[in-house]
Amino acid sequence: MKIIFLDKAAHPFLQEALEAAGHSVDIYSSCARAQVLPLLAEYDGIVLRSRFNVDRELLDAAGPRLRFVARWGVGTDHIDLEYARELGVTVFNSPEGSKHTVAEHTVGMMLMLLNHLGRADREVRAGKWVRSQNTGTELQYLTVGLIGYGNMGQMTARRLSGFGCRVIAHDKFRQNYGDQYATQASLEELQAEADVVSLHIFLEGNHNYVNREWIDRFAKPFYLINTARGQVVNTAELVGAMEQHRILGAALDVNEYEEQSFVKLNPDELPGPYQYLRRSDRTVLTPHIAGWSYEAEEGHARTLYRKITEAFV
Ligand SMILES: NC(=O)c1ccc[n+]([C@@H]2O[C@H](COP(=O)([O-])OP(=O)(O)OC[C@H]3O[C@@H](n4cnc5c(N)ncnc54)[C@H](O)[C@@H]3O)[C@@H](O)[C@H]2O)c1
Ligand SMILES: O=C(O)[C@H](O)COP(=O)(O)O
Repeated sequence: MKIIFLDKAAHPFLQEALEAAGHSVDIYSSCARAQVLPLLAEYDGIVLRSRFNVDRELLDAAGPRLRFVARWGVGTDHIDLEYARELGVTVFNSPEGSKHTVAEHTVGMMLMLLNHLGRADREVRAGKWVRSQNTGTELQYLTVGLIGYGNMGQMTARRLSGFGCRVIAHDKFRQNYGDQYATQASLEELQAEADVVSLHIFLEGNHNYVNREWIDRFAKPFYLINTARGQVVNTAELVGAMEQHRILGAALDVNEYEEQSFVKLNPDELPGPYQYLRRSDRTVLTPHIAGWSYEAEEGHARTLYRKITEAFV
């Protein structure tokens, strides 16, 4: 097969293994989309992270030779899955690669929020020695509610099991998913009991999932963690709820204003709610790195190699 990489592979295994198996690999990791589109028709497979949307235009440009799109990573919200299916193009992703690091990042964010680690660090660096206002809250006495109990939710529950907290999970599309790490819960039960809520749902059908009405259905003020997708949370409504202490703190690896070109945006020009998140000492913000670890890159490479070769050899 002839395979084109549209993103730089962060681990060499996939390219090396494909070539060793007799396939050819071309790397176009820095070309603009307009330059790449005319090349696609001569390839059987595309490997990419999220540099380009795999939309109708791109799939049509690739044409009938294309057999697969391998998403190096997890989220497929930038891929027109339905059109790919229609065309008979198989789409692979590799949650096996990053599920451990996402879970660790999630738990890390919880610990940061509950123990004010970000703020305390900033204060000490600024020469302040504030102790009583930085008193922590122990995870072991809390109920953590996971929303979405797929790869990331399940791994997070496992990591939490050592902390002694109660873990409940709500998943809208799964049945009988409770296990030794988390108790299955309805959304209503989770909203009645959770002290910490961590989002692990995909974007499709979940734009604005966290909105003011949803937040107000919680019995107690809670901490929110989002490592899923930024547009799952309505930031303005999150900020409103934080101002009224309905949400005690928020740890966001992803945010609503994030775009593929986020690095090109001027953060100072983003809307007011984003500026609130930047200013608040009750937030922890990371630049969409929950799924990024050295180990995850190798995991993505090995997972995709297995999936591609199982399907096409
Ligand atoms: N921040 C990062 O770096 C990073 C890394 C990897 C994945 N992610 C995100 O995490 C998401 C989850 O990944 P995954 O591999 O666990 O996906 P998954 O498909 O295995 O699990 C998602 C689960 O959410 C459930 N779900 C969907 N909508 C729901 C809703 N409204 N209410 C309750 N449950 C719902 C689904 O039934 C599914 O079981 C990805 O789609 C991606 O957006 C982020
Ligand atoms: O879905 C994922 O794998 C993560 O969100 C990382 O996405 P990226 O590979 O597009 O940075």
